[in-house]
Amino acid sequence: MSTPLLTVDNIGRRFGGFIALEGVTAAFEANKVTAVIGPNGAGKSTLFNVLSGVLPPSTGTIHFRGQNLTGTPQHRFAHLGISRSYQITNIFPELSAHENVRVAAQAFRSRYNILINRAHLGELDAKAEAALDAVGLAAKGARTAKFLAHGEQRALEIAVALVANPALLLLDEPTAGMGPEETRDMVALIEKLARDRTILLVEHKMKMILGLSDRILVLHHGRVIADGSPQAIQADTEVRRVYLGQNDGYA
Ligand SMILES: Nc1ncnc2c1ncn2[C@@H]1O[C@H](COP(=O)(O)OP(=O)(O)OP(=O)(O)O)[C@@H](O)[C@H]1O
Repeated sequence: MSTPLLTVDNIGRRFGGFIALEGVTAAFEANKVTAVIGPNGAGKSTLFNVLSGVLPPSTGTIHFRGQNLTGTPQHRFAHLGISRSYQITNIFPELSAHENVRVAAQAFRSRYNILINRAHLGELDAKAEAALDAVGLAAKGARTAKFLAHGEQRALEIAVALVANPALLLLDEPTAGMGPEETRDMVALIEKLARDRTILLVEHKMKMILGLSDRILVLHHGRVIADGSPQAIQADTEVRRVYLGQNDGYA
């Protein structure tokens, strides 16, 4: 196995006396798609929050490209190469698609560049256009975000995450609320993005996960109960008992 892009070692997270994550240890190789699955409340979003710097872990360490991220403030994560999308669409509805991505590009840049000159503005536009193009929205840049279809809004959210050119992209339920056609488009987009970046996604649609993922990590009550190939996870009796048997999308 090559050097992992990301390693998490004994990650735990408490909320008061409640243990949401415990003893999570895993290494993630570059340019692979890993799905994180598990029943409601298993700790999937908490893991994503920890991996994206939204929440500090209560225990354990995270290394990204060999660097220990312990104590790193959230805004540094994007600069280090880790970006995420959220479960709930997280865009400015009154701005155009282009403006949404441009604002993100500006925010990414301006923390370290207070003075933005005309050349930089052109660069921001170019970055926004490239990100829209990467998610198939090049022709929809002028459209007000709230008038985009649901699937297009989710793709726009990914474009926002892409302006930082992340090596690691965390996608929290990217197909939530989508029908079969939009789901197919999103799968095609994730496959395309995965060619040159590492993707972790939380998803509930099992057929999609089994087709898309190189690896599946299963959480239950905050612990990893299985971690392996889609075939191994499908055959795992414990996973079937706690999750797959009750998941409609699996049938
Ligand atoms: N900020 C918080 N304060 C207290 N408890 C929390 C907090 N965030 C999450 N929890 C609890 O931690 C547990 C794990 O929640 P989490 O959202 O990570 O689960 P999940 O696997 O993403 O669930 P779902 O599939 O429903 O989104 C849940 O019991 C939840 O109530």
